Amino acid sequence: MSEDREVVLAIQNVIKSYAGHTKHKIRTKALDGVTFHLHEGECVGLIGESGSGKSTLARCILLMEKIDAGQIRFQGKELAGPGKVAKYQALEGQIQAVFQNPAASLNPQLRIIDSLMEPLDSLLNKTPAILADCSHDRQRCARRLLEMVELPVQITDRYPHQLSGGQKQRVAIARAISSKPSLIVMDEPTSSLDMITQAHIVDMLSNLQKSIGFSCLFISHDLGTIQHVSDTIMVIQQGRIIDNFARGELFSSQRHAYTQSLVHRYQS
Ligand SMILES: Nc1ncnc2c1ncn2[C@@H]1O[C@H](COP(=O)(O)OP(=O)(O)OP(=O)(O)O)[C@@H](O)[C@H]1O
Repeated sequence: MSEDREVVLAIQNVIKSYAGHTKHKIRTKALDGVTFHLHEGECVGLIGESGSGKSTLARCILLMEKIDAGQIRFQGKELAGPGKVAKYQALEGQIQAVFQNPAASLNPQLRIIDSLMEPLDSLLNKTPAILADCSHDRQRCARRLLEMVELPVQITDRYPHQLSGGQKQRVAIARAISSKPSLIVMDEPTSSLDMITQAHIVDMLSNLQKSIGFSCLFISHDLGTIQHVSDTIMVIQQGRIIDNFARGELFSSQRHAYTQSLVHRYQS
């Protein structure tokens, strides 16, 4: 089905290595020829063991790291190639991110309204359609965004330390959706939260993804979460995508042996 939709993100044979710290200076190949397409409105889940390259891939897409070889294209335009990287600001909020630690992604000195409105403040007059009817009223935009992530509107004047971990992550999600991005990269967005908060936030993310229609790369260790939010699931091992399938096929006996070992560990 996704094959009929427009390709939003095209990752072609991406290689990324890091300098080694051992005496032999052997480089770590964090990404070793990663290739995949992410389509409009699609959520692709990425699973793999610790150190398999998940966050490196996220950082390369978010232009926080340069790639050594290959190409990253976004909406048909080259974002990154060897020694070449676009300016994140030039994307005008079209690629956003939600990270594992919400405390680290909110500036402790800023009131919630100011953190929340950062992307929109930098977009100046380009108010996205989801906020079109409150474009000239900053307070109203902030309240609308807070409602979308099911937070009480009274928190606009609070500081991050006055919020729970789950509330902070909801603010980070509200900020990410504020510019109506085409793509959100979510790197373990619920891992730092307790089980009940995780379940609420995963449900909310899944609903927002469908209602707003952004594409999503969702990274998680938790196979249950991945199965809940993703249309397609990719498995990464030592920097290579070794399995790629529709979400209903995660527990199939046809899966790659490595995927089956991850499933087995998850179930035991
Ligand atoms: N800045 C860096 N310098 C050197 N090596 C790095 C750096 N960042 C990542 N690596 C290495 O690259 C490999 C992939 O790391 P990465 O953080 O992408 O894995 P991951 O799958 O996200 O792991 P986790 O699930 O634990 O977050 C690892 O071997 C890691 O040690």
